[in-house]
Amino acid sequence: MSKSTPHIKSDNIKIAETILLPGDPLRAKYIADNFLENVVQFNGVRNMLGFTGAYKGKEISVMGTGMGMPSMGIYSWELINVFGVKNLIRVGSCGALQENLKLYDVILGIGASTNSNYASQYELPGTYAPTASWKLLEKAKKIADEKNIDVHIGNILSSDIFYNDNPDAIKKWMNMGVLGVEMEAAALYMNAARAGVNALCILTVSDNILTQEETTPEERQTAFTKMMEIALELAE
Ligand SMILES: O=P(O)(O)O[C@H]1O[C@H](CO)[C@@H](O)[C@H]1O
Ligand SMILES: O=c1cc[nH]c(=O)[nH]1
Repeated sequence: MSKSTPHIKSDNIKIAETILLPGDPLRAKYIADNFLENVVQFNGVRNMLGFTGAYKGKEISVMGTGMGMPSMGIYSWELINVFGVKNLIRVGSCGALQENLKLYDVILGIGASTNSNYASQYELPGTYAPTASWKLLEKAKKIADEKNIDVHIGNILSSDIFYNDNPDAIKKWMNMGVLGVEMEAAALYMNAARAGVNALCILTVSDNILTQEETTPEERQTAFTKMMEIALELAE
């Protein structure tokens, strides 16, 4: 029987156990068009494009998640709990929060701090620390080393706010050594942890909040190849 949810209608097309998740659905299409073989589109609901294909002979899927934790929360929950996805790798852009980070540098998010209330649903008697799966993180670092790609590994910030009214808020996260700001990883890490599956967030620096350098929307869609090459090699 064909599985479907309010947001993913796969029409019997298989979603692989390993999936790459860019925020931008056009980045998902770019990855499918340029890196995968035997590609079939499994989702088009709300134009949140999703594809399954093969990378170096291994089955892998790629799908957009939209922006922000509510959107990531929906798609990753459905992929895990309805479609049985086991390895979820976000491939996103971020704003760098440390001066040593340059445009196009790659970050592996070992933990995702957040200003979101997403964890409140679990009614934990304390503060939860959303983290990447060691299995994926360790493998990603090995792949990066083999490809001679430098990666920064550390804490990232998943923020609910892109345009913050308080200019000092981000400085407090910088003071804690947080490497970059994006908007989805914490929800992904929590959904994966709750279901006992694996997640990792790989980011490419698209702008630096301190130096004001930035990339163009076209570059954000296509020019993040180092991150994509690491993520694609995670297919099992
Ligand atoms: O490039 P993506 O994956 O969309 O990620 C970042 O870009 C968007 C903001 O411009 C947010 O989704 C943020 O997390
Ligand atoms: O969430 C994001 C993504 C890219 N750059 C930012 O400053 N914030």
